[in-house]
This record gives sequence, structure tokens and C-alpha cells, in this order.
Amino acid sequence: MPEPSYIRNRIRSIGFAAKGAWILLRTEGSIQVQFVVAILVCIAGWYCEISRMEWICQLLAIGMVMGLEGINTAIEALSDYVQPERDSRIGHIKDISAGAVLIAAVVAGIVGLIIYLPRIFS
Ligand SMILES: Nc1ncnc2c1ncn2[C@@H]1O[C@H](COP(=O)(O)OP(=O)(O)OP(=O)(O)O)[C@@H](O)[C@H]1O
Repeated sequence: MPEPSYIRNRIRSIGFAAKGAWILLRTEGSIQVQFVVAILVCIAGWYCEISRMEWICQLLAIGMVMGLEGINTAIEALSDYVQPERDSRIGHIKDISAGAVLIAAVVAGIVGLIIYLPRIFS
């Protein structure tokens, strides 16, 4: 049985994480766009009655893109904090971080095409 203080700390951590997710949704334009796209894709999934496995792939793709976008935002914020001046190393770090989001977005787009293209052209 875990200590009550351990459980309290875990609940507090979830609260901090929820606060972070809310900050992302409230302040980050790219997350807001992705959130709207995620809702539209979920409506499409419901409308097209996609299978359980397709829902899993779709939700994983949404989580992957939005999660990585959140990490990218944190890396940008940390970079600007440790080095407010222009610095090619910071630019390199930010480019790599943005590249990770792009890879996830391209893969998510391909997942979407695999799920919906056959339905559009049938
Ligand atoms: N301090 C810096 N030094 C050098 N290059 C930078 C610096 N800050 C940004 N860059 C370059 O500009 C690009 C965009 O950086 P920025 O922090 O504006 O990200 P962004 O994707 O436009 O984020 P957002 O739209 O969320 O603000 C980086 O990928 C990098 O190439």
C-alpha cells in the first residue's frame, strides 16, 4: 500500500501537468490548430464509423503530434530563457525540436490518408 503522502504528491503532479496542458491550449497557436484538427478528425471518425483499430491509430497519431508540440514549446521556452540572444546553437536546437514535430505530423497525415482515402474514393 503506497504512503498517503506519495499519493498526495502524485495527485499534485497530475494537477501541475493539467495546468501545463491548459497553458498550452490557451496560449499556443499551433496546439490550438492541432486541437481543432483533432476534433474535426474525431467527428470524421464518428461519421465514417471507423473501426476500433483505426480509432486507436488515429488517437495515437493525435496524441503523438500534440504531445511532441508541447515538448517543442517547452524546448523553445527553455532555449529563450537560457539564451535570450540570437545564437546559432539555439537555432540548431529549435530546428531539431521543430523537425521532430514535423516527422510526427507527416506520419499522422499518412495515417489519416490510409484511414480516409479509401472511404472518400469508394
Ligand atoms: N535565439 C535564436 N538564435 C538563432 N536562431 C533562432 C533563435 N530563435 C529562433 N531561431 C530560429 O528561428 C526558428 C523559429 O524559432 P521560434 O522560437 O520563433 O519558433 P516557432 O516555431 O516560430 O515557434 P512559435 O511560433 O511557437 O513561437 C528556429 O527554428 C530557429 O531556426
